[in-house]
Amino acid sequence: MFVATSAFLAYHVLHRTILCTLAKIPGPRIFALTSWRLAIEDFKGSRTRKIQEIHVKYGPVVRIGPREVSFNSLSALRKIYGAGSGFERTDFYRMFDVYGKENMFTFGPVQQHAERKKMLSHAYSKSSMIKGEQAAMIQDKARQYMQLLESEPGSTSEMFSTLHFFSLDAITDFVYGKYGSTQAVSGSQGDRALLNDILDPARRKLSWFAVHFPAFTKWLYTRVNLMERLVKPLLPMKKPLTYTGIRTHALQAWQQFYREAKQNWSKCTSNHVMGLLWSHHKNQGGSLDDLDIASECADHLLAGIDTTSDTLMFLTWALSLTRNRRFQDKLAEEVSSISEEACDDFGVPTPEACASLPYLDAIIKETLRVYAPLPASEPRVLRQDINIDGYMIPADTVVSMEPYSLHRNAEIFEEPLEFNPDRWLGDGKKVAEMKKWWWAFSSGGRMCIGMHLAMAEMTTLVSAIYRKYITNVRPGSENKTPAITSRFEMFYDESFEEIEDSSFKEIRSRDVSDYKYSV
Ligand code: HEM
Repeated sequence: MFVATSAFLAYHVLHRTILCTLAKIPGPRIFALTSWRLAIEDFKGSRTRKIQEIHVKYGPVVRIGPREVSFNSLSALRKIYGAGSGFERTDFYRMFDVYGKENMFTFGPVQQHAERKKMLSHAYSKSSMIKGEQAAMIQDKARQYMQLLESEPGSTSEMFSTLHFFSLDAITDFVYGKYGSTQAVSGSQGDRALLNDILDPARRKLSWFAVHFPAFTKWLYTRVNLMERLVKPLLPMKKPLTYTGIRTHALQAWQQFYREAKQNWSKCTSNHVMGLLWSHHKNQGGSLDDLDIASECADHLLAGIDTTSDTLMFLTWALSLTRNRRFQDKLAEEVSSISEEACDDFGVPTPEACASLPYLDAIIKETLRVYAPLPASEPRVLRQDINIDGYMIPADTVVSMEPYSLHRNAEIFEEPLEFNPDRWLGDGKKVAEMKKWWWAFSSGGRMCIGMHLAMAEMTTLVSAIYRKYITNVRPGSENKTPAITSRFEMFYDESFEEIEDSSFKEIRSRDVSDYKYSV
């Protein structure tokens, strides 16, 4: 028995490290031998940084698991994530199913995904975001945010929360209309409380268990009564779980709309994602069931909160650092040049007026380069063999690339760790090359559908803020970096040694320079 086990293990080691097709790919041996080695990095919250370290050491193609390869080249980017590549999302994404149902984000097969995306692409187009109803909605949310800064001066030191309120209010309005639109910015304590469960750091641990032990994790959380009490010490995250409140809110919005739509469809408002899916369902003879629609909407809601507000938080923080004051000043000059006619009574510009400001665009690009809110690898599989960057990749091998590594290539981005928006306005040839490597919203068929919504929210709010205020890092916090949570990991500015809690900034009125909000 011992001999047989040893022989089996020896063959296993030999096969993974020498005999199999992937054995030619460079990388640390231990990662090739067992997928648990990368799982340890996931647990420590250092996966993305570790993969970058491996790329720096071994080159643009590295093996990071027995059947997993990471790339960091433009040729691989086109092959894996280019339009029509045929690559599918892996099962990793199933942890984002909502109410037990797949949605656009979690579908594997290309066809199934494309059909769903087609239903919604128009609603998310750039023209819909900068003109008409949705543009007015975004401008209105930005106005409410500016009013909040005035009516709750203490809130200026809580940018992390207030920016979450802003993105929550915008996405709930966009997805659910009056049926689920929240009023967190304008003061609803119940709506503000929806964000509480995402602040719990245990959500990183829960993600790890959900990916590495999916069945066990599901089993743990579905226990009731005595068993629930018995398994309590084993739970990776205490209840309520991440987004529990938000998911419940989303389901209630859907149920209210569904009741009305069934009774009298013609009286329902349908200028929102939920209404669009429902009318599609009615016209196509019921291709979606109730939970399909509820799951799709909830996924867009969840995708549209942290991404936008985390980016806004890093952007305002980076501009608040003393060493970056020159960038803030240039931005202020640009946004101050927006004409009064393009602004509402409160001085908040239209999304259209903010959509073509080159310096603001450079600042957002640079923020998303250095502080991408989704910096980790995006795993994909192909159901047939393929050659990528000179290596034969067998069918069903997991391949991935990460914005984090692409954005830190020192050959493309000089001093890659430095926040420098001016790099996007320099030599045209260099800028064109940088744009090819810039991958914050992914690419191809699976590219972020919410990009134009996020851009309209960010450009409008940032313009409104810097037309009126100067932002500074609060005294005592100059050497601290804010941090965000993304999947299993925390991300922050690595040139800082200390991590700050969320209250890091002070904000000063541009017009009354000696006035300070209380912080
Ligand atoms: C700064 C803001 C945002 C960034 C940087 C961002 C980034 C991304 C990235 C990188 C992906 C691909 C992820 C992967 O394949 O692993 C993605 C997909 C997606 N994003 Fe965003 N996102 C942002 C805002 C939004 C917003 C506001 C929404 C609102 C609905 C949204 C909805 C989605 C959806 C539904 C997908 C899946 C698309 C598909 O599979 O075709 N995102 N996003």
